Amino acid sequence: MAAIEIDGLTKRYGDLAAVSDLSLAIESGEVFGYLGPNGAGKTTTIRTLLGLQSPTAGTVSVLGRDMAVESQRLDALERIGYLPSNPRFDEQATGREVLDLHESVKGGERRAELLDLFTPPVEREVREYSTGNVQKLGLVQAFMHDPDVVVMDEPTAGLDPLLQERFNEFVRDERERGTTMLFSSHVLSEVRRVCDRVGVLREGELVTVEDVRDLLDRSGKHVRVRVAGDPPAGAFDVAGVSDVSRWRDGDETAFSFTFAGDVNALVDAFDAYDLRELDVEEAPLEDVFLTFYGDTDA
Ligand SMILES: Nc1ncnc2c1ncn2[C@@H]1O[C@H](COP(=O)(O)OP(=O)(O)OP(=O)(O)O)[C@@H](O)[C@H]1O
Repeated sequence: MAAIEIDGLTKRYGDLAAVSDLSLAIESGEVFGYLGPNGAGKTTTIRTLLGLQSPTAGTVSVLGRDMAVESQRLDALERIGYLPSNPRFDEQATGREVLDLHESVKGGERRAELLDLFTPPVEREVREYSTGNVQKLGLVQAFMHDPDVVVMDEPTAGLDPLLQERFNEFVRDERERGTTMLFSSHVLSEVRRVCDRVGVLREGELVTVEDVRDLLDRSGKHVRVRVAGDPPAGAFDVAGVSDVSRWRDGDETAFSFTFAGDVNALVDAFDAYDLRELDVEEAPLEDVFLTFYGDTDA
């Protein structure tokens, strides 16, 4: 059984269809990245799927509970963690009081462990918190009752790079525990590190759902190689090479290209030259997603 099942979900605001006829199943234990540029409909999907606003059409079930039926929804929510975008807490309360309240409603068996990890300043009042500290408190409350499903809306917004990396590691560990996670992002490079699959949303429509691995395989590698002498422009012209640039660098020649072919063929081509430097890295997901986003700013 899928942990989250969305079927024909549409949410309209007046004339605007923020989400149109969206169907998606997220398997138990899966980490799913929900990608789209600003205004694509990510938050609308998330809020509607949690029953925080009612759909115009379609159904959502989480952990087998129909989220349109209040008793089933409440039952499901006990086992769901939620980190909204720009989480808001009682400004007058301390972080500790916020978490105490959450614990009294949903439980808090993992509170201490999560506080060690994300370290929000719990003795201070929330109104003194920086954006990053609010986000840290939000992460603790989202996971502290040990939910089976966690839905996060732009969870790394406001976190510094060190904390983003800590969050990534945490998500990988959570995945090992079998927690199902859906999180939205418009930072494409972050999803590759932690997600199994990604869904790409554009103007309220799901353009594609893909395995991250397939996406990366299809996008190929960026190769930079520097060799002695002056080989011709077609020196590494094997199947799968594209976007070749070549420039002279003293008595050496540098090439850069994208490669999505058989790596053995490329190694054979290298064999004919005296390599001085070789650099191979994943092509940025941004390149891949341009196909879906066209010329938007995503
Ligand atoms: N309450 C509302 N009333 C009217 N329009 C809304 C409302 N909430 C969202 N919208 C519109 O619906 C569309 C989708 O918005 P949504 O917030 O879901 O996008 P998003 O992908 O989460 O964007 P972002 O990355 O900027 O958070 C946008 O055009 C937005 O202006």
